[in-house]
Amino acid sequence: AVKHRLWPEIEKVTMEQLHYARLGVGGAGGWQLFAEDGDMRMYRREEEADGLVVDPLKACHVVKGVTGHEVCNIFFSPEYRSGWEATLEDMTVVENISNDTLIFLQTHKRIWPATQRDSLFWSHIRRVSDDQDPDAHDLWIVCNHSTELPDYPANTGKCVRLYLSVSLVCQTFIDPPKEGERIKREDITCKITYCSVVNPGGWAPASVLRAVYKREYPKFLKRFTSFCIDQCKDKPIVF
Ligand SMILES: O=S(=O)(CCO)c1ccc(-c2ccc(C3CCCC3)c([C@@H]3C[C@@H]3c3ccccn3)c2)cc1
Repeated sequence: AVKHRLWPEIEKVTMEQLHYARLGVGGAGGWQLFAEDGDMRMYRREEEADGLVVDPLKACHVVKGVTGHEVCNIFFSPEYRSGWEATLEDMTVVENISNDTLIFLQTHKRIWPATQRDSLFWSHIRRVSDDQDPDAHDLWIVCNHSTELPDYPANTGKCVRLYLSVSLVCQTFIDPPKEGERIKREDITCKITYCSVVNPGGWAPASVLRAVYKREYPKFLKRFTSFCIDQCKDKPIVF
């Protein structure tokens, strides 16, 4: 099948995001822990791009009872989004590139005193076999990366267009069940790494943005992972 015009970018960004997600948060990377809740650790780096706060964020979480495939599938699929994305006012799939790649147009709820934002991004889901450790379980990744489309120009309506590059990388670990027993959900653990760089687009006060990030990101990841557990708990396991 002929590859889509965006395919080279999707391939490049997805692999870069996978590499970036695997980098640790220790050492001289400048990551500072800013939120902790149970097994969830959230780190950020304070960075500005032409006076705008674009603090990279990296969150590491460990969730029992769901697989990386199930978690990435929920994060990717439009039909689940209203169930876990509390900051969404509107969401449209504007292009169906393939069964693993969509383009979303989203309007985010206004967060006072910042102007309301919208985002236009491609979203790609992929299973990655771990080349370094073949008997480790597969990784799943979803990448959301801002893009431009002539039919949806930025900053023409009431919203300021924000630019994002986000990845959700999940790895599944299975405690071997007793001889001859089937794997149960309590034998499954999913290690989640969520990375995001959000450029808010138009001006927003640094202090306000940092306060929004500090408040919203922990809520966002907890709400998302709880939704995944609820969605999957009574369903057959999808590896
Ligand atoms: O992971 S995703 O791809 C899931 C698809 O929806 C994604 C997550 C978050 C955003 C996002 C959009 C707007 C804003 C701000 C910027 C100025 C005023 C609103 C924020 C700030 C960081 C705070 C925030 C963090 C988490 C959740 C909501 N709010 C984040 C976009 C996409």
